[in-house]
Amino acid sequence: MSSEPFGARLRRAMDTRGPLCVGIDPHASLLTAWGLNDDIAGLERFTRTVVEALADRVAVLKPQSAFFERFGSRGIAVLEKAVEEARAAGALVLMDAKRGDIGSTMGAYAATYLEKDSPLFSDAVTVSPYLGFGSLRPALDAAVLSGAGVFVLALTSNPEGAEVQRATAADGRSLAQLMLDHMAAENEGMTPLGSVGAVVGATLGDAGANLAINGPLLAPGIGAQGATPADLPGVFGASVGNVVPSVSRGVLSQGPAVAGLREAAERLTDEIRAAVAGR
Ligand SMILES: O=C(O)c1cc(=O)[nH]c(=O)n1[C@@H]1O[C@H](COP(=O)(O)O)[C@@H](O)[C@H]1O
Repeated sequence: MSSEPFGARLRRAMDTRGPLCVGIDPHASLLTAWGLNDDIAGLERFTRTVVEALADRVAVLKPQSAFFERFGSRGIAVLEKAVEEARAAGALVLMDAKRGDIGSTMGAYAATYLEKDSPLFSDAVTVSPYLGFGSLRPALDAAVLSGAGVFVLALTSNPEGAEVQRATAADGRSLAQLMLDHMAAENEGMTPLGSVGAVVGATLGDAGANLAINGPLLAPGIGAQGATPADLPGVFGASVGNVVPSVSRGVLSQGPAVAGLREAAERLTDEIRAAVAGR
């Protein structure tokens, strides 16, 4: 039996909980600021607190795998538990792993994050298409089978991204637009929303690209990287209703109190809803 597609599940979560995604990025500096040690116990406590505070109210939680991988297998065990608990509390989990490799290796990444019996199975995963969009095929196919999503880097929030992503492809389109057009083809005919998302930074000012991919648009960059919810309509234009703004440090810095984390997420959700509605 096939699962309900990710795009449909995400649309519902965005409509009921609001579109905010909170990133779980246990930076060493945040552990210290929370009065925790930069060790496995600190990581475990930090992660548990964020999940407890937010998994029952935000649409998406996005653990950044690198911050867990740096502790080795014990860090991965914390990550596995967080994914399970966050999903059980009703959040969609977007694993931020930004994987990208030749197709045969991409198959192993797909088995890791997108096959239902895997310990790290997540609702969606971030991937890089800059080995060629076709290299992502094993992940795209696995996601269809398991009802999961794939978020593909298009125009990243960091200033260095432009030299690659704005470069001109052989047919005259920018590389980012080429990737966005591939995503649109994957999502064609899907309602209410396709399951292949694009990552487009909220920091860009104006995306300068056609973002009508009939899929979600993950927008990191609000808070620590300088963007605000008010920037979203300018960056995303007519596609702003499909934007999932993602904030990590801007929320996490308000811990360790559960109330502080919840207030930060609620305030951002209100600001995002107002910006999207054009108020
Ligand atoms: O895929 C991402 O989430 C991502 C893409 C991008 O273009 N820029 C970007 O900052 N991110 C991630 O989003 C998070 C941003 O964190 P803050 O700047 O603390 O909100 C980090 O986990 C980044 O790895």
